[in-house]
Amino acid sequence: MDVVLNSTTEAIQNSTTSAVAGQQFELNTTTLLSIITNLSWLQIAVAIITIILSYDQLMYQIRKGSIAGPRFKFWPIIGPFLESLDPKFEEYQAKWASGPLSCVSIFHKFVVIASTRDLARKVLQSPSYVKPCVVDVAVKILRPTNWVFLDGKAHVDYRKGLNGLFTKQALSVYLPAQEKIMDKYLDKFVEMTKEGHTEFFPAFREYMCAISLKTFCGDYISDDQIKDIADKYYQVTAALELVNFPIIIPYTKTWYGKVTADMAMKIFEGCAQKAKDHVKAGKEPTCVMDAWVKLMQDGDSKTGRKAVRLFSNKEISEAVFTFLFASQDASSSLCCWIFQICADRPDVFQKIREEQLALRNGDPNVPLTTELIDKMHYTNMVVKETLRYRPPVIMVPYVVKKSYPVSDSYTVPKGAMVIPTLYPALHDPEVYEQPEEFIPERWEEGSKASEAKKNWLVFGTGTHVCLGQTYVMTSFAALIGKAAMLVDVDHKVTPLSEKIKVFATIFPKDDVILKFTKRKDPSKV
Ligand code: HEM
Repeated sequence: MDVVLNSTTEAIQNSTTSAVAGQQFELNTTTLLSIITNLSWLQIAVAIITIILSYDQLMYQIRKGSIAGPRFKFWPIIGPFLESLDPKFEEYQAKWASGPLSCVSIFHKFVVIASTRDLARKVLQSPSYVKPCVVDVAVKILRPTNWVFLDGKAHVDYRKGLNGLFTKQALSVYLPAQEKIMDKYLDKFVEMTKEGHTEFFPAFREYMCAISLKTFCGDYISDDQIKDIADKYYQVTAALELVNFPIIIPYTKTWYGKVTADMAMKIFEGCAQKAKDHVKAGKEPTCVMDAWVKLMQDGDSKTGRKAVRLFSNKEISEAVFTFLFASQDASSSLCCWIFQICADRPDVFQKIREEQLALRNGDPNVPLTTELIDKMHYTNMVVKETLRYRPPVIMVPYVVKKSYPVSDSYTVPKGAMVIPTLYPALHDPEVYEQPEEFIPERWEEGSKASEAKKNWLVFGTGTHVCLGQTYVMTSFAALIGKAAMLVDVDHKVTPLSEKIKVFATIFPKDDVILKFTKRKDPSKV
């Protein structure tokens, strides 16, 4: 490197002796060329690497400005890439604690993390500056024509056409089919653990996939197709992790993800046609696809929204795949935590059971309705507290469309990623006393927690707020309520049970080791 610097200095000194500007330029160029041609390949390589490294460090310093973050990029260029391949919850927590705004730079990507409630809300509610960040490969897997990539007015307009699919009224249509799946899987969980405890992470993921697909596609999807998608869906999650190779190379993670997504969308296309035939025949909707086709055809009498064109089977299949994609990981996370929490707290499970039987006058076979679920006061508080205590989505990555003055003293540069974090707001001791304790009663009406609407960021906020939030609350109150009446759940606690694993969303690190036993008399509390 010294050789390079010395020859460059020499060249500069030589060039200043020339009197005429034009001649000087010519001389400089000639000298520079002669220096370069006299350099060895090694010297050129060292010079290029030095320039790239200096540029990377300099850009990091400029973008970082005054916010928290490492003084220098310790690992040049790649930054903390290796750590991000195996993200640790404790490292995220340390980052959030380091300042309201903090940063990292991975390869040349600059990432700003907004950790306070107000900054997180501000980012989520600034659609003119930011839009949801999708990894490059997501466009290939979910397809470029997919509605999730719409922005601004186009997104808002499309969303309006979907909102009607997940209202309470719509959910009441899907409940009978959902209840069958709940019964089937509770039996399956008992059967699976006849011989003893087992890890439930895969079983809960399968259950969530099955219930979502039955809700979205009704009887148009077969059990074998559900099983096929459920078995392979984790490949889509792995392919769409934030840090992944952007080019799809055969037999890599992203390739397997795309193969699974294509297979699922092909199945959904067939289901969409069956839904169209069903609605055309004048029959009542039974699943999301039916309800959507009917909305496209007839419009929404409740909101006054007019009929739009009938979307193609391919368009419907792509959108339904995004429902699965948005719901699968977060719902599986909630499922793991709620069963672990209830098994560890028999008093909580017992109270749910008492409420469920009281509401059904002691008859556990009374079918689910949305009115019944609305009355499940304590059970609903348990679902809400589980979501606060272990929020499945801890951060939502957004990308900055134009320079974004996120605070008085800091502007996020265009092209950077900005990540609002949801977890700190949900563990804020100002609002939730003893935030690390699981206390369903904190959600009683009029309480500090129930009034602090701004802290409730479990489902995000703003134009991209979760489409399925009512669906989540309703279907989980229904599930844990039925489970309390029909089964006993025993949790094998390990040192890792309360440790958090990050795999897109969060899970107990030991994968939840449970045993389900059928209750002898479900009508008894
Ligand atoms: C426990 C379960 C769930 C959690 C915690 C959750 C959370 C979230 C969060 C945090 C966002 C981002 C919001 C934002 O950017 O402000 C989101 C978006 C979304 N969620 Fe959920 N979600 C869950 C389940 C579901 C389900 C079951 C569905 C579908 C039926 C769904 C559909 C969506 C969709 C479509 C979006 C994107 C909306 C848009 O871009 O307009 N989610 N969800």
